[in-house]
Amino acid sequence: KPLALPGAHVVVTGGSSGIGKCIAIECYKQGAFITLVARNEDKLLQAKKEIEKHSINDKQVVLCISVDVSQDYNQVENVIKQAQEKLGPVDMLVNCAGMAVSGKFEDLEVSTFERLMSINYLGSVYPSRAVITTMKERRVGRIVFVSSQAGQLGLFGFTAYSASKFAIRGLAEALQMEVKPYNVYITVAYPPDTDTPGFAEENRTKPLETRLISETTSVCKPEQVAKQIVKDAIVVTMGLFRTIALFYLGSFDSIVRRCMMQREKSEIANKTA
Ligand SMILES: NC(=O)C1=CN([C@@H]2O[C@H](COP(=O)(O)OP(=O)(O)OC[C@H]3O[C@@H](n4cnc5c(N)ncnc54)[C@H](OP(=O)(O)O)[C@@H]3O)[C@@H](O)[C@H]2O)C=CC1
Ligand SMILES: CCCCCCCCCCCCCCCC(=O)[C@@H](N)CO
Repeated sequence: KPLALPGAHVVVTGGSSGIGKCIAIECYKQGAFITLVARNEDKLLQAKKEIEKHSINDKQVVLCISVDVSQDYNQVENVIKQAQEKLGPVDMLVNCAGMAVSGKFEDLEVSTFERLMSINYLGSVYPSRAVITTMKERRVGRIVFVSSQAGQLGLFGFTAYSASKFAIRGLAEALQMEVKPYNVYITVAYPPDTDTPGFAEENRTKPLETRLISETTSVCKPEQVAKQIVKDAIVVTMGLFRTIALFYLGSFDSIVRRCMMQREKSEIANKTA
């Protein structure tokens, strides 16, 4: 049941920096082929070089693709197609491209709400939408969403950011119910503050309250966060809340399975008729 990473094709959006880069390194160390997706080409090439130092055999490849995952769905679909032509169907997609902006509600530009929703939410929808059909057909696949602790708790200064990270959770849970009968598994990570270039950037404009709240917990290393995310994606286990919801979800899953079998039966009937 665990996904075998050796030889697998892993796509990491936001793979040129911070947590995403560490996730790519972690998968590469376990024998995966990697596609890095981000906008800046220099950062992509830098990351590729760094990742390649960790190779475990001479067949492994790191492919770089420069695209904005939040702008145009067709563009995202095209680059995923290119990646699949070069490295085969995607076994695991990690949606890690994202950013944080903090500030009091009335101080944040309205455009910031749109931008964070685009990058953090739609930027996870588009790549996932581009890989899901093939994953369902192959009955193989993992999709990882990187939310945040601020995607479980609404915190001072994060009105725009928290909303975009809560949205990811709704998407992930609904999608999991759809794709479970096809052996595709969805996981969501809720990392705490992590020492990355993105975190340093975010700290330049953090309100005092947000900083004090943030300082009640310690800052994690990206390598450590990445390791946990990859582990959770390979061996999917259940959190406390989902255990409580198990009864409901189980009965909903059987509805989904029943419908799938009905639909397949009628498709066969149509073909033979
Ligand atoms: N660091 C932290 O404290 C925490 C981070 N997170 C989440 O983890 C994820 C990664 O964060 P972190 O490692 O700190 O971030 P970084 O800023 O270090 O890295 C972000 C990566 O995403 C890419 N990216 C950003 N926007 C786009 C876009 N529109 N299209 C394609 N690629 C894009 C960047 O490359 P480029 O700019 O070249 O496109 C870069 O590779 C984010 O979703 C963040 O919200 C969650 C909890 C805590
Ligand atoms: C069961 C619930 C656990 C309770 C933990 C309480 C933690 C409060 C402090 C959280 C600080 C904010 C984290 C946001 C990180 C983030 O996403 C940005 N750094 C992105 O760059």
